[in-house]
Amino acid sequence: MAPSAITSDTSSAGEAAASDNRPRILVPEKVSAEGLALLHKLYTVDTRTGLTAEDLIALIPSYHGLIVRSETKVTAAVLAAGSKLRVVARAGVGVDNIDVSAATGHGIIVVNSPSGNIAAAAEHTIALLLATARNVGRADATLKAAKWERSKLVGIEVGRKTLGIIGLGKVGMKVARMAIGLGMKVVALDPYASADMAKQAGVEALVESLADLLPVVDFLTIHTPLLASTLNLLGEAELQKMKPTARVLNVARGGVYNEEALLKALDEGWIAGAGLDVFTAEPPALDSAAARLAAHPKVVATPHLGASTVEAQENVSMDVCTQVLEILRGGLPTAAVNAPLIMPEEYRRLEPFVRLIERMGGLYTQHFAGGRGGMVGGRRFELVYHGELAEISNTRPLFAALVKGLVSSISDAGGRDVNIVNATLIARERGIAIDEKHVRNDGSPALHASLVTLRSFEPGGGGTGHEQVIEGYVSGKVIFISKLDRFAANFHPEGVLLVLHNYDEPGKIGNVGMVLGKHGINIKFMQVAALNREAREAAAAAAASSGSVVDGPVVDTGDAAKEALMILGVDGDIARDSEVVRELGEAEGILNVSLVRL
Ligand SMILES: NC(=O)C1=CN([C@@H]2O[C@H](COP(=O)(O)OP(=O)(O)OC[C@H]3O[C@@H](n4cnc5c(N)ncnc54)[C@H](O)[C@@H]3O)[C@@H](O)[C@H]2O)C=CC1
Ligand SMILES: O=C(O)C(=O)COP(=O)(O)O
Repeated sequence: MAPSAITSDTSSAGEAAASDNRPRILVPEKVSAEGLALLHKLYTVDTRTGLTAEDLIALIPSYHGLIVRSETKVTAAVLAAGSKLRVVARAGVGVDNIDVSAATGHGIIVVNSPSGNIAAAAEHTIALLLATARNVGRADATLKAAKWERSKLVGIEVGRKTLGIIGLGKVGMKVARMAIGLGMKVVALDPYASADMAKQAGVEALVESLADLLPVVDFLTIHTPLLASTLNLLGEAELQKMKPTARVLNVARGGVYNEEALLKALDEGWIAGAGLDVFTAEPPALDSAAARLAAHPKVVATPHLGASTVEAQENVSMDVCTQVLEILRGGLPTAAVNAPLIMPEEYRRLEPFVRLIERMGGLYTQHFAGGRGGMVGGRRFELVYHGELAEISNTRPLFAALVKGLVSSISDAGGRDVNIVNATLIARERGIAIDEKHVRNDGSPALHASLVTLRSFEPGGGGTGHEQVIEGYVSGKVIFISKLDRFAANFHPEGVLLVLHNYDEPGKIGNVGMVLGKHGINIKFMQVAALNREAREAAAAAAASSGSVVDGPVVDTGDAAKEALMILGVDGDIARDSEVVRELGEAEGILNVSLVRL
């Protein structure tokens, strides 16, 4: 179907901006304005509700981000059609409506809000618990139909009753605390839950099987995700084990209770009632088991309202929009479903190294490979983490930063930004191989608490060919390059840099200053990086034996030990093929010039 059938509530600002070339974000469901406001400044945000599956596939190719709740099915076909898509954000917890593995395959980050709506979901569970205990739904419906049926609507109290919780995660634990507050006894089943945490929350027992749980509970509530292992977890056999007075609740996902079995259990009196917020199809298809459950007199039903509070919607919207903002401008997500979780503390620690390594990659491509992608693709790199950094096990952001730095200055980068999910894919596509090494303590005196070394080898050289090295460190939050090839440096890798390989002789600085001055280029900083100790010794040894050749772009030094790098930070931009770069390259004693934009 053509997208003309779309009912759109796009804001006029969004429509106006649709023609611009800023990244675009599609929001096919009602997502709270608080978070979306963060995105309007940088991106075009189109809120378009009422899309069919076909509409979504037709629209998605022009979007970089997609923000959904539980109604939109983000299928493999949608993800395949999303050629520009970099992030799918779930403004909520459950991601069972998103094909996460297909997203990973396409290098698309999936993020969610792991806890923005859990209080709302837990409170709604308690609302259904009390509503099923006191027949609130039927009482309201009959009274609205002008019937006064007090004697038919006698309920039960929840105090001193036993609540069984399957899935003692974030929502389950909150429900446990609230139920204990209502005077209930709580027993739980969750093979992955911590017995200590359960005990601290006041849970009386963490049982090991459904058989231990089902016969003893007066109320049962489920708070697991919908997984292959939780689909139809409660079928006929299980429901038959329950007390005939028991009531069951579902604020997790339709399908955890088998709906046909639940209907039978209610009809045949195996259990007394149910409080249901979620169904296998939403809204339930006419005459389906889900629809019959919703209409059942022993059921209190709500249309997936667990997260529908003003507060929860603000929370989840802020959570996911903050992440979309970060991801689309190259930052890291805080709750990526298909990438390792980065704790805030770990994030703070890694952030300067992410910047450093990205710049090291950029420096490599532009200094050693002259900005030519062909010289980066097919290369083997070694990224070595020394000292404290070697203790970090989740190095995915650092790996991604290197890939990003290496490819970002290459013009045919494919229009896709590199992120922690697609980095491996992009590296593989370009034939870039990266080995990560952790060197905790190599015995040498450490100048810096953490140091990163990037080494590259000629393709197919098996590490024996010419080796190019960049080394960097972080001091405070400031990043520095301490080694560039055979030269000991100490500069801040930022902005436009001219790296001149020259003979370290008097007059060089003046000549370079004159050329730049002639072209009106202002020098922000200048640094001369001399050969490091090993290189000086190697050069001296080489000179002593043959008096001539040294590795690299230098052909014949005559006096290799006098080589140096002059690193200049300049104001404004300079083209790689500009007159000034040509003149610098031709200046006396200059062996090579590279222009680096970081
Ligand atoms: N109705 C609504 O509007 C809302 C529904 N939810 C749903 O609630 C569910 C739980 O959310 P959270 O507590 O945030 O997730 P969570 O990940 O914190 O907790 C899930 C728990 O289930 C446990 N679990 C997994 N498989 C199990 C099994 N076979 N048996 C027993 N326990 C098992 C896990 O160990 C974990 O402790 C999700 O399905 C989510 O989508 C969440 C928010 C709102
Ligand atoms: O967060 C969840 O898992 C929910 O089920 C909430 O769904 P919703 O965002 O209200 O469609």
